[in-house]
Amino acid sequence: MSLVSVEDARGRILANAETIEERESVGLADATGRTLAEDLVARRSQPPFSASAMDGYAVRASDVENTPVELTVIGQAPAGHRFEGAVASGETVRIFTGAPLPDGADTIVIQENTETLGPDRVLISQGAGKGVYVRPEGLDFAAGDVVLQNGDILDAGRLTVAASMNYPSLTVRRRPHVAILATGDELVPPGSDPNADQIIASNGYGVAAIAQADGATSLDLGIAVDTRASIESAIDRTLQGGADILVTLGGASVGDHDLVQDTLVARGMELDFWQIAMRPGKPLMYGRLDHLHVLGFPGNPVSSLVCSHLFLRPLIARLRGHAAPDLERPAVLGKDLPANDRREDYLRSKIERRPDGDLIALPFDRQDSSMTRIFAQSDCLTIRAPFAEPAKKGDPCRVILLR
Ligand SMILES: Nc1nc2c(c(=O)[nH]1)N[C@H]1C(S)=C(S)[C@@H](COP(=O)(O)OP(=O)(O)OC[C@H]3O[C@@H](n4cnc5c(N)ncnc54)[C@H](O)[C@@H]3O)O[C@H]1N2
Ligand code: MOO
Repeated sequence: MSLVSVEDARGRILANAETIEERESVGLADATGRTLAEDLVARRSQPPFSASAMDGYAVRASDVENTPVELTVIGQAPAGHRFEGAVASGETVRIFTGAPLPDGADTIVIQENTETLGPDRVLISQGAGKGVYVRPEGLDFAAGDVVLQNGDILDAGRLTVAASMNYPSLTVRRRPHVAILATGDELVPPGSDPNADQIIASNGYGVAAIAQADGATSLDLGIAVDTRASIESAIDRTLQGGADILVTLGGASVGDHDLVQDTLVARGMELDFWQIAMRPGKPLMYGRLDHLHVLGFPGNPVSSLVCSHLFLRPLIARLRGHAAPDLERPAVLGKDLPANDRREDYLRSKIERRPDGDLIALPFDRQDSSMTRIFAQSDCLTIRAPFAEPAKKGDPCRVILLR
């Protein structure tokens, strides 16, 4: 049986994935990580006036060419309070950082280079060239400048500049919505009192965390038992809930109780592919049900988490209009590895950083796809190509960073 390669699988998932163009308005405090859906034009200049960059005295540079020199202090200008008069020759205004430069003055002498002689007299001990410590109006940006672009992801710097441009809220793209359905008669939610044959459903929490960290929302559809009716009811809820992506967990393999694919196809899903040359994650399924992208992940917890990194994350990025996150890094094997078979292997591994900066990948000895504890201890996945030859400690390799 031929299995789809990891690269082909990703290509097919992304082939028809369109950027979500719907927009919404969010307050700045809730906009972290969102994608700007408009060019952002400065509504004012910053600073909106020529401003002092230091605490000191606003002077005329020509008055302080030869120092020491005494000047008359005619007033003061704290931040937020402009001095209303003008500075004439022989005069100065006591000024503080952020205050508007008074008319007539063109330079700031920092207070460390002055000595107070009386309530209205100051000695300038060291002069300053014209314009020193003056921030000209519009130094940061000028009204009308296009400072941020449609498609920018809102991070600390971009949120700060948006606030300075006087935007209390921003128009952003709607987040992709990911609905997550666990399937299996054996599953009960965390905190339950399971019977002797049951286990705790865990995968969905990790998949949701991965989706949320990449800017999607997640909707927990709960647990469907292994009947068509139960899975159908969850599909109905997904379609009503307006999800963009449905992730199913489990029921993806070849067993008599693996009903997810058949039920989805009976409901109109167009199956794109099923089963890929990958370990863990072989039974991966992908299809479209109207606008919905359906990712059928294997039930083994590690398989579904690895599939989330390799397939869900690029799909979310594409729906957000971004490039897929580039998580692969060059590393060096910290131990010998045997030859690989036809499935591309993603080995749960620790990472050590050598003093020269090289990353050393140390795959765990046991790689069973049910082992959540080892996944939780892993820093990366070490990639082994299909049919890779035996590898030696010290050989170069590629890893996907998990944290
Ligand atoms: N004859 C074959 N059997 C299997 C094959 C195969 O090719 N031929 N593939 C194996 C591989 S590889 C995987 S991976 C699994 C995937 O099977 P399913 O996707 O059908 O998953 P389930 O059987 O439903 O569950 C597998 C395992 O994971 C546990 N599980 C399921 N859901 C959850 C959850 N939400 N939280 C925690 N644990 C979960 C479930 O109890 C099972 O132990 O198939 C192999 N079989
Ligand atoms: O592909 Mo399964 O995910 O090896 O355990």
